[in-house]
Amino acid sequence: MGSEAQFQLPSVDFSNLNTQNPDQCVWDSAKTKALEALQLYGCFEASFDKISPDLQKSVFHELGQLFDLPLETKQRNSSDREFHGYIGQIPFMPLYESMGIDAPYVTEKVDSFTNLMWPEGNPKFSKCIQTYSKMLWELDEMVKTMVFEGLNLEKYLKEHLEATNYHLKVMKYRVADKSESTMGLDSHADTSILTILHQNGIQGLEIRTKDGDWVTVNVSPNSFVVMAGESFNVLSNGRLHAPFHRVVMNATTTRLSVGLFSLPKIGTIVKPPMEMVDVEHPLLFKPFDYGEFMDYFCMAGVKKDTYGLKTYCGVLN
Ligand SMILES: O=C(O)CCC(=O)C(=O)O
Ligand SMILES: [Fe+2]
Repeated sequence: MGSEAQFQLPSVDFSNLNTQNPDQCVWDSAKTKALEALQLYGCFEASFDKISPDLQKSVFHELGQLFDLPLETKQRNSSDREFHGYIGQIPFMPLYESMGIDAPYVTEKVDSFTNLMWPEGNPKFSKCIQTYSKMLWELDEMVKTMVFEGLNLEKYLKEHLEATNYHLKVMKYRVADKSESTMGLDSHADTSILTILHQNGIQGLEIRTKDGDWVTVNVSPNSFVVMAGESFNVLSNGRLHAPFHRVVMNATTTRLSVGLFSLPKIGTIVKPPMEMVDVEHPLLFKPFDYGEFMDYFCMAGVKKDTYGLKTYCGVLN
């Protein structure tokens, strides 16, 4: 299937919402839209004016500077967790580079990343990334609150949020040479609970619909893409869809993007609440630990276009 099809993701406005005392009517309508989109497409577009266009501009300006650092410097971003440190110079994915920061709303965490990159310090970078991440985190919690309410799982929300870790991944896709493939990042589904993606205005994200068609996601300026990962698919016992997606670089300028990934804390067992299981929705997954799953994922690898978690803990395997 081609990726030319005109396609527009549903869009949800979070601008005047908060979890404390929302306008109930506006909240409920956003909730319905968000949940429906996550069930149907596994993602939607979010507008959230708390992250102002100026802040977005600063974020991508700072990220441009970061990726312009020498390779040896960027490689100082190491991690004992797979996929959380510097990734790049991969022969089958030559356009792609990424770096990661755990708990990116914590000053010390961002400061220590910043000091690795700029030993002389770079308070502007640190402040900008931390402020931005805090707001993305707020958006993540609003979406999860809506999903838990919508699925009548409110009583599990607090416990769920406390059992979540956050990781910020910053990415760069360079323009492909004439002789190179334009595939920036190959097809995959995220293993996260939720991923919030943001780009510097350069398109490239494609998702595979449930019908199997690849469609380009034309993200509106100043908007975010909120996407369910496989862990949310497990938690909801299959109700939320975790879409396969990829990045194709037809653009003629560098694409920068950011993803805030929420991940189950290692050592907590993830399983759907009993309310998610009934005659019409038989249990689809065995309980799993994210750390053990990641060990398996890294050892065994996952075949293209298959779901890692489904393979690992799907009941029907
Ligand atoms: O760059 C993007 O927009 C997508 C990145 C992505 O899918 C990922 O890091 O898992
Ligand atoms: Fe992804």
